[in-house]
Amino acid sequence: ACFFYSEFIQTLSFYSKLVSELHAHLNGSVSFETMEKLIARKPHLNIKHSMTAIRNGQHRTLDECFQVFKVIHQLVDSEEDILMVAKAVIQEFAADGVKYLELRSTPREETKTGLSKRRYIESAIEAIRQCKQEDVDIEVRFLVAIDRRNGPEVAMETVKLAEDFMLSSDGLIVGLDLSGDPTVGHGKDLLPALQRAKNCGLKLALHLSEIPSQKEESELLLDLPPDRIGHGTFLHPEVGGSDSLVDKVCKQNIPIELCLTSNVKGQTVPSYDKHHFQYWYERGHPCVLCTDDKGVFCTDLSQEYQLAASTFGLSQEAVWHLSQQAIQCSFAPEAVKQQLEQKWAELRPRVLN
Ligand SMILES: CC(C)=CCNc1ncnc2c1ncn2[C@@H]1O[C@H](COP(=O)(O)O)[C@@H](O)[C@H]1O
Ligand SMILES: [Zn+2]
Repeated sequence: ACFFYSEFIQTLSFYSKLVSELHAHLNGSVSFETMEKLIARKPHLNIKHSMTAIRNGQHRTLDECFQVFKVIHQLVDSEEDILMVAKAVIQEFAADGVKYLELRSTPREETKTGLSKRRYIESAIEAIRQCKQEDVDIEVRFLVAIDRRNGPEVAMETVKLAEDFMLSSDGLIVGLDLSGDPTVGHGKDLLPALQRAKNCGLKLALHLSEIPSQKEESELLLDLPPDRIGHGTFLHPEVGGSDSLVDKVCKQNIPIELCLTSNVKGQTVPSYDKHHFQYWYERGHPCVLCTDDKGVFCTDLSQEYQLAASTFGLSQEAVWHLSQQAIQCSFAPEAVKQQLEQKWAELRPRVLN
């Protein structure tokens, strides 16, 4: 069939309205509107919006990006803030057509927030519950995040907390994330905590090889193995990774979460057409498009799908397949995956001709 490009984009935006988001950091996902509210609530901090978001065409070094999170954390530091921010983020993803969302966030030290880590997680869970009560059309699950900067003891403490919640949150907490500034700390120190999490049934989504020269760490982490990889930007030999790393990922069939805008704006990838999506997609490896930090990077998930489609010339069929594949990569229980598959199947004839 032959159709005009504008028609293509129209159709595309229609069916990219049926997507799953698997890699979204809560505090990186705060929208412009919510940020305005937070800034107005805390005028004494003297924070300007330009300090919390990286607009189109702008780039920052990785280090500068992590400074942005410090600013946002000053704005989001109470139970009330977390509840408000989490509800808004869930509603925004739903409005963008996300039907299944895995949100992740790092409970911070009580000394920094006046809020215990337990209350932090409870506030996020409360937001998920309230959205469900208000019939927001989206399934949400939560991953507790470990900031690698804080070392092995804090990591272990976080795992124990996540374990408790896994048993008491009606299945809302499904796993663990490892994130934070990749230049700080070493993954090998965190192996006991991650291993423990895995043994008790928490799923692992680990940021891996986000920067070059983490080969040794990635080898170790891939032997766990994780259930999903975040970024994996420097795993393949063409960018300084290795065949051994690629083999481990492929043999264990570990899905990769790919965040185009985040990587280009954070300058770990030089341009969209050089994004490693291409490498993994061509091999038929499970790839999931994600936003990472939709607030900080001024994007949303349908925009990421459009970007991938236009950059790599993906057909409608291919975009549909990508969006459907994400369901099986999620940490949702089988019953939820089946419901999502059914939703996709029902809409398919209306979208693809
Ligand atoms: C700098 C850059 C290009 C960011 C994108 N890549 C990232 N890499 C590693 N950790 C991240 C990234 N984006 C967000 N995070 C983690 O998520 C936190 C913010 O969300 P939250 O407070 O956990 O709710 C950050 O402090 C950081 O620990
Ligand atoms: Zn991330």
